[in-house]
Amino acid sequence: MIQKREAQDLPSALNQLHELKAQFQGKTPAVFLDYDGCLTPIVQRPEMAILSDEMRTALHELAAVTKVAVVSGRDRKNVEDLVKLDNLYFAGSHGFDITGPGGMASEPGGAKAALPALDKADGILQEKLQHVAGSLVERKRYAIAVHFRNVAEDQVQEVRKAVDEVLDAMPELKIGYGKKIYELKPNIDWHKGKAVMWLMQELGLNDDNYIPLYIGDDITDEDAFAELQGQGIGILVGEHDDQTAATYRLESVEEVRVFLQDLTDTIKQKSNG
Ligand SMILES: O=P(O)(O)OC[C@H]1O[C@H](O[C@H]2O[C@H](CO)[C@@H](O)[C@H](O)[C@H]2O)[C@H](O)[C@@H](O)[C@@H]1O
Repeated sequence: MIQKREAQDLPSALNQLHELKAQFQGKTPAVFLDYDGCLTPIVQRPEMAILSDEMRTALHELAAVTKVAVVSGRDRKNVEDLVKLDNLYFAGSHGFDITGPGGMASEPGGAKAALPALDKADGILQEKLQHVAGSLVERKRYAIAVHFRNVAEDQVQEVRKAVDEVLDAMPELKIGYGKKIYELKPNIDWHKGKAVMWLMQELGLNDDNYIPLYIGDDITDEDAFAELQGQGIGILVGEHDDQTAATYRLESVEEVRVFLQDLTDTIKQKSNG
């Protein structure tokens, strides 16, 4: 059974570094990272979430010593363009669309059949919401995020109504939640947690040498935290509206960067004997 706790009750990954690393049991962590709210702070609009040079350097150095994947709700190509590193793996649209070094490319969740429904839903939502000031319909290959961060509070219900109307007419799609967004996703049992386990298998990491470690900040990251309970480490950044299946926490994007740098040093020391 999945154990859940309040975010505030989790120990800090930085304050409890020694205890956290003891859980590696001599294995190397394979590192899976969310993008928004984890590698970049949450900002008013998606295109404003720019990766800092310092975080890019931390990711590049970590990927030189272990496997690193960004597992995002964003469109895969979009998050690749934001990160701009070719030694990482990228899982976009919540894990439906995966690429990696050496031309690796796969769509393991089997979402292709949902593309016509996503195209249709995108068109309907663009039209229905064009008069709702501040709303934004963000199309990803295998998901649509309907943003209401910049919508007046008394109009958010209108956004939700439009989303529900589309979903009622399209059984191929289901709703997902995030920070000030409603998401329309393929109605398939696939999520970030399954994408992480798929990558572990595909990259040959399911052995005594590697342990999965996942860092994320949002509701969709809970699928990964739940999947890793008992077989890996989940770290929540900040908090969201619900309890969490993560076992440690970090307070901010800056703490994520410091933690990643420490991981790189730890892995380097281990390989130097
Ligand atoms: O899984 P992630 O990489 O964390 O992606 C989740 C969603 O992130 C983006 O939206 C969120 O970040 C925006 C920029 O900070 C913010 O304005 C928005 O309110 C947040 O929900 C992205 O735009 C979505 O497509 C992702 O699903």
